[in-house]
Amino acid sequence: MIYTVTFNPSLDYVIQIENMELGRINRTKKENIYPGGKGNNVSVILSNLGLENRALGFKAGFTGEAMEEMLKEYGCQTDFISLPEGNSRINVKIKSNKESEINGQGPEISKEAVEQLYTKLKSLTPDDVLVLAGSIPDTLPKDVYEQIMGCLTEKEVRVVVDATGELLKKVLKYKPFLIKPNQYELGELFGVNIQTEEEIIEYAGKLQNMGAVNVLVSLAEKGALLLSEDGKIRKMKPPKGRVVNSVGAGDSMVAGFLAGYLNTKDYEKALELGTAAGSATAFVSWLATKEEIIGKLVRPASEYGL
Ligand SMILES: Nc1ncnc2c1ncn2[C@@H]1O[C@H](COP(=O)(O)OP(=O)(O)OP(=O)(O)O)[C@@H](O)[C@H]1O
Ligand SMILES: O=P(O)(O)OC[C@@]1(O)O[C@H](CO)[C@@H](O)[C@@H]1O
Repeated sequence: MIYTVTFNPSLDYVIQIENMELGRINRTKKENIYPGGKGNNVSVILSNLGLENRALGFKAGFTGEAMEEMLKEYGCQTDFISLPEGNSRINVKIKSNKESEINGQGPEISKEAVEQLYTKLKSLTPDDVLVLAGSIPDTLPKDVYEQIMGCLTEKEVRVVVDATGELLKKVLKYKPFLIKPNQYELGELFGVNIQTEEEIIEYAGKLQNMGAVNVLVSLAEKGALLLSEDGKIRKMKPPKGRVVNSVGAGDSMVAGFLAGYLNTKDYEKALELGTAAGSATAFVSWLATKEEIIGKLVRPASEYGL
């Protein structure tokens, strides 16, 4: 089973505004509400691709209930811990002349609630995969992903971490199966501004030396670069298309890569499916469907176990 954990999930309120102007009443042309948060998005894409998964994390209030119900409608299994106060956040995604986002703070998560999550994770086995994705609320310590991985070392669960800064750096010693920084996040980890392919390879290599088994660097319209455990460096250009929405492209890439790897055990195909899923999402209004992802693949879908 694949488990995703989203500490601070959301409802994503996606609105289209013709010419957004600050300091004015702006009226939308279109609006939609989706279940959001990085782990949840990974779950939705995994479900779209036919992989069984369970979304874990914390929910609060009516927004939390709606978020969980929507995830179920997408075919995800869910097992969120209910928080006694507050509401899961509503993140606003504005599509106008530019894309802008307003992400909420989210409810407070107590130590007891985090303990409840640990208890759930203790039942994982080496056959399971755990995806830790997204930011954590300010009220939690920056080592919470590290603590989770520390508890799981004996279990030999494969763990995917899609996070930034200290949250990511601190887990490397536990040898995460996959990490997926984007170009900016990779530079941020080392306090440098990465420009060239040589620099991407150099710094992704440092992350491998620090413990990451596979490092997938997403490069938006330039595709992605993978340093895999077999010592190979692979590059993948994205398919051509018009970008409609970049929210969730990175999460789709993580899910596509995981699906490709679990279905084929082939890193080349994992990278291809990851890139196809990322781009397919970027080219449509929200997370891509299986058909939309298949439409971006370089080989027949059956070669990826789809
Ligand atoms: N403009 C684009 N054109 C084509 N493909 C894209 C574009 N933007 C994103 N993608 C696809 O999605 C993948 C992930 O995108 P990106 O590098 O922007 O991840 P990210 O920064 O984690 O994204 P986000 O945080 O917005 O979800 C890319 O590797 C690529 O395959
Ligand atoms: O505030 P975080 O946890 O960094 O990001 C949350 C978020 O922006 O990430 C997803 C897209 O990747 C959205 O569904 C969600 O609203």
